[in-house]
Amino acid sequence: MQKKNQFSIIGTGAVGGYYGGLLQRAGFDVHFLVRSDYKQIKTDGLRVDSVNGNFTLPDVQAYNDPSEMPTCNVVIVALKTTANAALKKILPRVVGEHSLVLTLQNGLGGEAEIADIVGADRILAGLCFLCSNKIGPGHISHLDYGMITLGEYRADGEPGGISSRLNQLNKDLQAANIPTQLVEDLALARWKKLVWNIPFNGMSVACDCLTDELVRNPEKRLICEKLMHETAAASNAVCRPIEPDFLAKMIRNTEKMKPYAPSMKLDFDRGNPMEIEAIYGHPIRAAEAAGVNMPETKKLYEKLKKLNPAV
Ligand SMILES: NC(=O)C1=CN([C@@H]2O[C@H](COP(=O)(O)OP(=O)(O)OC[C@H]3O[C@@H](n4cnc5c(N)ncnc54)[C@H](OP(=O)(O)O)[C@@H]3O)[C@@H](O)[C@H]2O)C=CC1
Ligand SMILES: CC(C)(CO)C(=O)C(=O)O
Repeated sequence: MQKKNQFSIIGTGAVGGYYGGLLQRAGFDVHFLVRSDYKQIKTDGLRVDSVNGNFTLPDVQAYNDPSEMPTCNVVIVALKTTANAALKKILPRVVGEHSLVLTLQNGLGGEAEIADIVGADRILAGLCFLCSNKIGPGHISHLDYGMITLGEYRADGEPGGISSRLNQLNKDLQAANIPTQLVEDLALARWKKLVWNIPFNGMSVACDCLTDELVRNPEKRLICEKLMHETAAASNAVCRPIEPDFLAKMIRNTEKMKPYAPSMKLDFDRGNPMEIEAIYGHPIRAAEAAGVNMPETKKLYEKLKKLNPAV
């Protein structure tokens, strides 16, 4: 029988705490790297309030020093991209010869940063369609959704296909009740997610509103649609085309969503740094390198940089 994968969670926040918690609940051996709430989690464990049912894990294997963590088969990166400078110290201590690294971060550029530290051939990515927040020390609130779209990373941006290691990881996540889907073309999946994140994350901050207002108000909706079209054109140039009806589908889905504060709006409202480079800077630069300008996106990028709290 195949040995069960062992997981380390780098960043026990909304995403790492939620998915890591589900993996531990399902019986996997999970090791959590924790920062500000280390003492609390060491003593009281993790609490997850979830639309799918609340649970607590009174005993979790928590660490505040990565060099004390075991090298696990799967290392899950769940820091905000704004904290990625820390990965240079963390990853060499937790990634072993045979470890895979699964990054669950938003936006573009994260895999390349990780590849510079641990090599490209061990990297998988998961795009999370999840609404989760860390609301207190060791306390996660999962509000909605949860699907992870999983793919193989390739440094040349070509489709990585569905490998056996991706299938194995998929089985483990599903065994933990995590909904997943596999994609052959991770780069295209990232651009498709940006078709939503580029308009709605930044516009919710710039206009200080939730998603419902962005699709209801004709002027704001028009800007969102322009941003979506620019993102699709960039995908076409940098990567591969996005099917034509996808943009309209994203608008329709957003119309049906409960009024929602995207992660960037939550960060802004809390005075935390926003993931502006991952969601705007990298895509704009990738598009420019492929000969495509994103003028509306650039305008929003410049506005967001001014609004970003000094760190
Ligand atoms: N939340 C969501 O629903 C979704 C999030 N995402 C993406 O997932 C990624 C993670 O976001 P999210 O979980 O929301 O962010 P959170 O801020 O909730 O979690 C990040 C965690 O990383 C910890 N951390 C930061 N630096 C270090 C460090 N040097 N050592 C150890 N721990 C550290 C933070 O610790 P501390 O608690 O001390 O600050 C925090 O708990 C982002 O890229 C985000 O865009 C994508 C889709 C949905
Ligand atoms: C898709 C969504 C809205 C939640 O997963 C997101 O990516 C975000 O809030 O940044």
